[in-house]
Amino acid sequence: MATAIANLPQIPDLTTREEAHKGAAAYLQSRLAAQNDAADAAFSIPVIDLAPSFSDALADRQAVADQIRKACLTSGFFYVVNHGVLESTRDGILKQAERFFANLSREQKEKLHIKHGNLGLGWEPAEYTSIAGDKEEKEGYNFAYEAAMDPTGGDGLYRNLDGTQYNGNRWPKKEDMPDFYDEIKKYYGGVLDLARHLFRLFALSLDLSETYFGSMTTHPGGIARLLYYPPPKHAPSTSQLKLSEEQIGLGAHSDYECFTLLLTSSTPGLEILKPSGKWHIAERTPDSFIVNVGDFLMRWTNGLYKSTVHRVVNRSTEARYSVPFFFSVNYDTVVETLPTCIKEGEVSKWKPIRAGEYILERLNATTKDGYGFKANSDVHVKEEAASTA
Ligand SMILES: O=C(O)CCC(=O)C(=O)O
Ligand SMILES: [Fe+2]
Repeated sequence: MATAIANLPQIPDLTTREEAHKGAAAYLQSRLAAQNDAADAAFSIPVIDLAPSFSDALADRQAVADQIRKACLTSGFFYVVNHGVLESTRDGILKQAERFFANLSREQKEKLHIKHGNLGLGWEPAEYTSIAGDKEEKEGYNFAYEAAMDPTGGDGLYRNLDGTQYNGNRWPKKEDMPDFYDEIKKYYGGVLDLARHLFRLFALSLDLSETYFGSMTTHPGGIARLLYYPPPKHAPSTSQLKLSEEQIGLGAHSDYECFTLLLTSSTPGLEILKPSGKWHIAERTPDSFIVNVGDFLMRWTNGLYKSTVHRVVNRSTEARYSVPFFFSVNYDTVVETLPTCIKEGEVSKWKPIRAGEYILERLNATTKDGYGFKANSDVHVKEEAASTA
């Protein structure tokens, strides 16, 4: 089957910016246009019990890794249970999300606005960004790795998306949100531990040594978001495919990083694109995280692991909260095809890319003029005209 994925590498010498903007858009369009009804039969989102993955016996860990591989080859999505992140920690972060959006005044939020920095960190009002050009209802608060939140303490070598050492986080004032940072830190530490554990399983699933990704995740990229999806004025029914403007929470997209760990409140909303082009409404599995492969892992595995398109539509009459955590290798790592994912005679479908540079360009693509959160279009347009003249 010829798809735009197969075509991407044939576009010669794409810059990182071109690949993050045009290449990613072409991939999205190719997935949205797919109509492979037959492949829906193999599409499932399994619930994977992680308990045996904490066993001392390699065979137990490998058995879990094999289940992960199967999911990544098909839907690219799976649930994990018995993952080790405490219920109090998960409830805690969802409470902070509710508190952040309900209790902070517009003025307090404005001070944290993502427009004050170039990394997309802080408060993200609905109208400021769009992941695929739709009008979106979501409101967000984004924060990134800092060594103080890393249970290992980090290695002191953190580099942000733009290559600087500055973490860029914009925290509310302590007096405005007492305990907020402590709750975030507790949650962030929990999902970071889980992400590193999962990465060892991903390595086993790809016939690599279990510690293969260890040295690349010593100061990992990990943006997390608190997301709020208000109940729509006119809630769409589950059978309604065409959505009006105020019904899209977050537009159709694939994630950028290695994989995402998603925690949600009890209100459903995540919809996952099946090979037929129909949307699968993800059920909520109690005490689980939803895990999905991102574009990095897809390119790293030369397309073997699927980075599947998804979107959010709040079809209920209740507010929805979610907390995705996007796990990336250290942003200064160059990602290129894994040795076990390229057979003799095969070529890499993607060129090597530096993680942070690519993710920053994907984030920039969500802003109005595509030039970033702090963008001043006139200046950027002139810069581009000068550089292409
Ligand atoms: O809110 C959700 O359930 C999913 C969010 C998501 O897909 C994202 O932020 O990339
Ligand atoms: Fe996503």
